[in-house]
Amino acid sequence: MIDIIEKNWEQILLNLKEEHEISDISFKTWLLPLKPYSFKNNTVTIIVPEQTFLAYVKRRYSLLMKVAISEFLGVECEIEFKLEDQLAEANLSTEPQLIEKNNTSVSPDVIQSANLNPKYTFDTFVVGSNNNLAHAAALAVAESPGEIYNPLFIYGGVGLGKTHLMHAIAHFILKNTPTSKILYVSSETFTNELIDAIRNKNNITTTEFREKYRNNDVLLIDDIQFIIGKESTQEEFFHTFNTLYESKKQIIISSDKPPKEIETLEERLRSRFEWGLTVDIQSPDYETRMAILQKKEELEGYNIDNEVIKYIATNIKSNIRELEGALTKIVALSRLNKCDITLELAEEALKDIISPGAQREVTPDLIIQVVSDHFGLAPLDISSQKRNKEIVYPRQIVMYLCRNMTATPLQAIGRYLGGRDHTTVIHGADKITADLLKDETLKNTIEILKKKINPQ
Ligand SMILES: Nc1ncnc2c1ncn2[C@@H]1O[C@H](COP(=O)(O)OP(=O)(O)OP(=O)(O)O)[C@@H](O)[C@H]1O
Repeated sequence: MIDIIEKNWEQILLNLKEEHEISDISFKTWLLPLKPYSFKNNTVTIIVPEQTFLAYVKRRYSLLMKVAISEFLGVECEIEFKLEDQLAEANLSTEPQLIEKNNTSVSPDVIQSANLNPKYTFDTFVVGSNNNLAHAAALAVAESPGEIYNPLFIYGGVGLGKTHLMHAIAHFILKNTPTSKILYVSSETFTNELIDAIRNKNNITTTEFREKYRNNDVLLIDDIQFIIGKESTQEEFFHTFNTLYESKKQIIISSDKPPKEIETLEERLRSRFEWGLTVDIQSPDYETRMAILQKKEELEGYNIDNEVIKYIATNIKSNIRELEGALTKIVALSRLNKCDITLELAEEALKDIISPGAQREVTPDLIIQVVSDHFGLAPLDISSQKRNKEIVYPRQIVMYLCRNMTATPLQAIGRYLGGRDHTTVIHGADKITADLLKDETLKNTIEILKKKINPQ
């Protein structure tokens, strides 16, 4: 009987996918890696390749699989899932064709009010050996919010995809349940709004603050390390966490370190963070870097010689934000100079970033990249001639940070910022210095930006 199952495995999986409208991403992550191993006493043993998700696959797919196989064989059978290393290797290859289904789109208003970046979805996230566990955990949470891994704690170094993955979970949930109440915030926003509420600034009261954060089906808090050390914020977050957790609402947290390594985290919060699942994202290997660059190329509609892509992937290793920034810079330079993208152009464009053996240097480019990311702008907006408030303020922050964190001369800072005069740079930086004396939330933002730019 196992022969028949093996031979028709692809079809069984596809039937199951279609019948239950399982998305491509769930299909690829959970079902494709499964392999039938044996059939004894009416029980089909199926191999699951990954320990962390054995319980999840059992819980979510046992019944569906049992029905699919029983229907296919015409006999009622039981299912058991086992880990690969508990059994001999099953030599099966399954590469079913994927079928695109279930493409309901969520309204841009909903996406905006949840604070989500429309580009950060599972579809645009490249899965590699550095992030496959985090990706699978994120998908499990997206499929069963509040049920299985609560909280989900994602940690990893700067610019490795934590925010992207968090947004992907939120998009997935909204697509399946458009009425879900979802809120994504950075811990900086949480802190700043709490400060405002306590001071009753901007007409927010503490009751409204609590309402906003506790009345959600899914709350995502990014970069939790930044609320650490602020007692009142930890206290408030502790209560927010409890309220959500007790009503089985999903909490997703990201940080640069695992809970046990965050020194100033109160014990009661640390233990709560460890109630669910903690997963990490590492730096991408060469293949993943190549795949990310190729994905970006495809999404942006670029057509770049593979040698150039290889050059970037070989030389920029630790941070995906920098990897993407390098590609953007090369494209911008070729457009500006109206020339082709060649290896020579890439070498010229990246010479400041790629200095062999050098520490990660703080450059105006890096500052522009981090600040624009932080404010949800494109780096080109910062150096553009646009004068709207949403851009002018981050641009002045860039001026301030360039003056404080680099030795770049004022004229050169002006050039990085679209050919501005050095007096404009002085004015911008001075404005931020003056505001810092009276604006606590700005102080907080600058502190966070500095840590993002220079994590040591
Ligand atoms: N696996 C991936 N596939 C495609 N793009 C990725 C991937 N990982 C990261 N990126 C891209 O890299 C950039 C930085 O990612 P992101 O902001 O999610 O990092 P982060 O870990 O949250 O950083 P930070 O610690 O600064 O908050 C984003 O543009 C994101 O889309």
